[in-house]
Parts: sequence; C-alpha cells; structure tokens
Amino acid sequence: MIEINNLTKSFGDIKALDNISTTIETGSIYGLLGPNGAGKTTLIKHIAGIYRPDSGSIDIKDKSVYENPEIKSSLYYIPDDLYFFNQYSIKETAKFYARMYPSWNHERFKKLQDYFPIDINKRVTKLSKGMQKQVAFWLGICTMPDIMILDEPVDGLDPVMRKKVWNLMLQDVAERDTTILVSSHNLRELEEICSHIGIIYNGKIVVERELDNLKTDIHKIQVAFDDLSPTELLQDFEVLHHSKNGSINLLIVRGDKEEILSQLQQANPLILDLLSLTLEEIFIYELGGKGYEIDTTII
Ligand SMILES: Nc1ncnc2c1ncn2[C@@H]1O[C@H](COP(=O)(O)OP(=O)(O)OP(=O)(O)O)[C@@H](O)[C@H]1O
Repeated sequence: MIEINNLTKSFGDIKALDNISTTIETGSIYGLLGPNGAGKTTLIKHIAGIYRPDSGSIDIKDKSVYENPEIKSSLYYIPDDLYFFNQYSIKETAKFYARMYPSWNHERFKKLQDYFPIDINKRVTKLSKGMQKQVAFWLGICTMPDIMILDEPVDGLDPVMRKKVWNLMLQDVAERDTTILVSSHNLRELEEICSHIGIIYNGKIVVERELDNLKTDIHKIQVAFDDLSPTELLQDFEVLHHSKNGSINLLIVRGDKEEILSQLQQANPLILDLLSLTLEEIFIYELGGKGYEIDTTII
C-alpha cells in the first residue's frame, strides 16, 4: 500500500503539488490522469523516492520511501525519458540489475527472450526508442517488483507490443498482487486496464474513484421534447454539459441514474436514451467543470 499524506512540492513560485493525500491499495492498477503540467510526473517522482517532499509524507509498507534503499529495491520505475548505461548490452544491464535488485528472477529473464525479439548482446542505447521501452519492461518485470511506476509507459511501442506488455503486467498483478501506478494521456488504454483513477489538476487530486464507480455517478443522456428544456427539469442535478442539435439534447449529468431518468420521463420525452460514457469524456467534462475547457480559437 502506498500512503501519501499532505504532500506539497514547489519549484520556485510554481506549486507543482498542493497538499495531496491519497492511498493506493496493494494489487490495484491506479491510473493518474491530468492536463499537461498538472503535476503527474512530480507526484510519480516522489512515489519513486527521487524527490524529497517540501512537506508531507509518502510511505510504502509504513516506511518513508525517500532515501530508503530497501523500499526502493522493491519498486521499479519506468520514466518517460529512459536512461541506460551507454556501454552496456541488454545482457550486461541484466547482470547489473541482478546485483541491484535482490529479487531478480533470471529464469524469467531467459523465458522472456522469446517474448521480446531483441538480441541480448545489443547495446541498449543503440536500440530504437520503442525497443528500449521493451527492454525497460523486460528488465522491470524480472526485478519482481511489488510496485511498478510507469510514466507514459507505452509511448513509442507498436500496437502489438503494447498489448503484449499490458498482458505481462496484468498477469503479474493477478499472480503476485503487484501494484501498478500508471500516468498516461492514452485514456482508452487506461480505461481498459485501470481499477482506480485519479485526476490531477493544478497540483491537486480533483477526482479519485474506482473506475466502475466513476462511471455510475456521471451519465450521458440523449433526450428530445416538443418544447421543453431538459435543464429546467434537472435543476436539482449538476449538469456538466448541455448541447442541442435540432430537437435532440445531449446532456452530461452527475447524480443518481434512476432519479435523473425518472425526472425526464415524467415530462413525456419523444426520445430518451442513456449512452455509454468513455473515460475521455469523463476527463473532459470533469475538468471542464473546474475551468479547464476545450475552447476554440479561430486563426
Ligand atoms: N524540475 C523542475 N523545475 C522547475 N519546475 C518544474 C520541474 N518539474 C516540474 N516543474 C513544474 O511543475 C509543474 C508540474 O510539472 P509535471 O512535470 O509534474 O507535470 P505533468 O502533469 O507530468 O505534465 P505533462 O503531462 O506535460 O508531462 C509544471 O508547471 C512544471 O513546469
């Protein structure tokens, strides 16, 4: 379990993290979303024990992670900008990892040689960006981490390799109860794999929920009336979005699904449909309500 309490970090006068508190349960896959500059990487680097907090704490298994080699050897961090030693081949890097990580599993490393089709004698830094990402996952999963921290992890991987990599991660979660913290702008992918979602904006976590619960609280509705405005009927609910195309209204509404539908039903709509909502839509409408909107500038 990762426990974060009142974590704050500033860079000069930029408050990158503003009093963040949260808990990430063991065995969960926690997706961290947020606009550019929201604070995702800064939060991740604190959890990986790289940054020292200005105030607050990050505890893993009840121990502070910063400058704690024991805790750090039980987690594996794949940053957005990978780093490998210049002269080392994959095989030599694996040997180095075997010394660094007490739980290194060499059997696994050998077994995965067929899964990742790269010659282990090749120098890692001479490989393509996507191949280096594959090596990062390959070596990472062989360190048998309790926690995997992934910043834009599948950026640069081809679609087949993305599936293969997620397949490995999910197996590890199922078999070893690994905790995965993943930050990505690829919301479709996060939607497929995450059990929990946290949305960060201006250094604060503004929405945090189990993915299934997130979807039961916010609804996309298509409704048409002869001459009524649906927002008048829904005054007791939070309408995050309303647009109209002819007589058809598209609504994004927060609240109890049955109550919202019954309210609309009472006014005898010509059409009333509940549509499925994607994580991307939740992201856009939740942040729209907090001042981060899609506006259009004509150039
Ligand atoms: N080392 C640093 N020095 C100064 N400012 C920094 C540093 N690292 C981050 N920041 C600032 O902190 C804020 C949060 O940055 P961070 O990299 O955590 O955002 P992010 O959510 O990961 O963004 P992105 O999606 O664009 O990668 C930004 O305003 C950024 O400019």
